[in-house]
Amino acid sequence: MSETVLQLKDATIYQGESMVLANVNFEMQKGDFVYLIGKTGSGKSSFMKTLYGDLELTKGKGSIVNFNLNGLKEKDIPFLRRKLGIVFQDFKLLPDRTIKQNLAFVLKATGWTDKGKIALRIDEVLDKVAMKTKGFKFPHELSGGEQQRVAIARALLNDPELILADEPTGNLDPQTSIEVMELLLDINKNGNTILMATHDYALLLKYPSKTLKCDENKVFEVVQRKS
Ligand SMILES: Nc1ncnc2c1ncn2[C@@H]1O[C@H](COP(=O)(O)OP(=O)(O)OP(=O)(O)O)[C@@H](O)[C@H]1O
Repeated sequence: MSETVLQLKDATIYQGESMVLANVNFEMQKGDFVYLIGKTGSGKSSFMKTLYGDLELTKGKGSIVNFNLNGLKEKDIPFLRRKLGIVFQDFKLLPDRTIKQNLAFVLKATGWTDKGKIALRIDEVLDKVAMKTKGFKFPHELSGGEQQRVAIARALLNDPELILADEPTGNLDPQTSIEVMELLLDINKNGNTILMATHDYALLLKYPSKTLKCDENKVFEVVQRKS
């Protein structure tokens, strides 16, 4: 039986007073891999921000991983984010700590206290992204692709029900983008649900999947044509 992890009904997304996307209707099921595309300024990041509670949903309905986006309270946002894994273009690793310390920081902030369990979980997620041997390094000692792998490991720490990746390959060269993309697809094959905003059409062509497009304040599904 399919399980809905995200549902938007006639959702309108605003940045301040200005309307970015109108009447969005969209559903994601557990296990899906969905691209969100659209040119610069078309609203991809605003869409993502609404999903992780950074922008308020004031018009239309929305629910994500069993949280109601309507009237979401400030105090609920950390709990929502615990069920989401969020990956950004610029990695957002803490520069003054090693990779393991970065990951431990997140686990401690989300209620983990047992040192043994923390160490084990960190090893598990670093293993998933093939970075187990680099845990002692600082972010600046890693390449962009490696930093993004660590950011993906960080997103996996709390077994998220949905991963939101906003331009995860935006700062990477084409070959590294492919490697990171293959990692995300691997994670998806292992059962994780992923929504990925991108403007990298080469990836879309190479790895076709369900695709949503933001254009002229609307979001619609596009059908990829085989070339
Ligand atoms: N913090 C903000 N305050 C006001 N308007 C904003 C803010 N952030 C974005 N916008 C506006 O909202 C619209 C959508 O921007 P958004 O960043 O969601 O687009 P995007 O598709 O993610 O673009 P990009 O690919 O460049 O990241 C744009 O017109 C932008 O100028």
